[in-house]
Amino acid sequence: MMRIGQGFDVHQLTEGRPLIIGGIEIPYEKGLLGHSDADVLLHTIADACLGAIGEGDIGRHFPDTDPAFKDADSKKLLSHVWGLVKERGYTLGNVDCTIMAQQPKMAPYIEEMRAGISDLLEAETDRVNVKATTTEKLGFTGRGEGIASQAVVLLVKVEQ
Ligand SMILES: Nc1ccn([C@@H]2O[C@H](COP(=O)(O)O)[C@@H](O)[C@H]2O)c(=O)n1
Ligand SMILES: C[C@@]1(CO)OP(=O)(O)OP(=O)(O)OC[C@H]1O
Repeated sequence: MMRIGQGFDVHQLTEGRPLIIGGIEIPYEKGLLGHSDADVLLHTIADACLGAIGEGDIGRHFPDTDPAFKDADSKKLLSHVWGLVKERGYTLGNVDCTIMAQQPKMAPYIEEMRAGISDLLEAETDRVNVKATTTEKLGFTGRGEGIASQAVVLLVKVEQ
């Protein structure tokens, strides 16, 4: 049996914050604003996993009113979500993600992101794909006001 889920997230770019995407700190003049470390990519993957198992979203599991999640490392949040997926007897089929950012260039960091995400999801690297696109200077991402991300995940039931 298979289950599919999708995730979408947006965070605002602001000065005075580190830019953390896919578990990696990317050198840039601005970073993403959020209650946690605002890792927009890991948030979309966590939401896609939660969607696939019918468990709502990360806001429900990690409320942004809870001081425990202030500046939280999103790798830990995704790892917790992955624990829920495993409890239900699923493993990763594959995950495919798109980061929408006018700047900076994600290409130099994509392979490191894939490696980190595949570690967190306990899967081979080729089951994880990360893409990036500008939005051709259009919209809030194109104006550099924020970064958006989306992900689709396929989970496969482990045979007993
Ligand atoms: N922040 C970004 C955006 C894009 N890329 C890479 O550039 C390619 C072309 O971008 P388009 O917006 O014209 O699709 C894209 O396919 C990515 O490989 C990037 O590295 N970082
Ligand atoms: C991750 C959480 C919790 O720290 O906060 P943010 O970093 O603000 O992220 P968001 O994607 O807005 O929603 C989930 C939150 O509850």
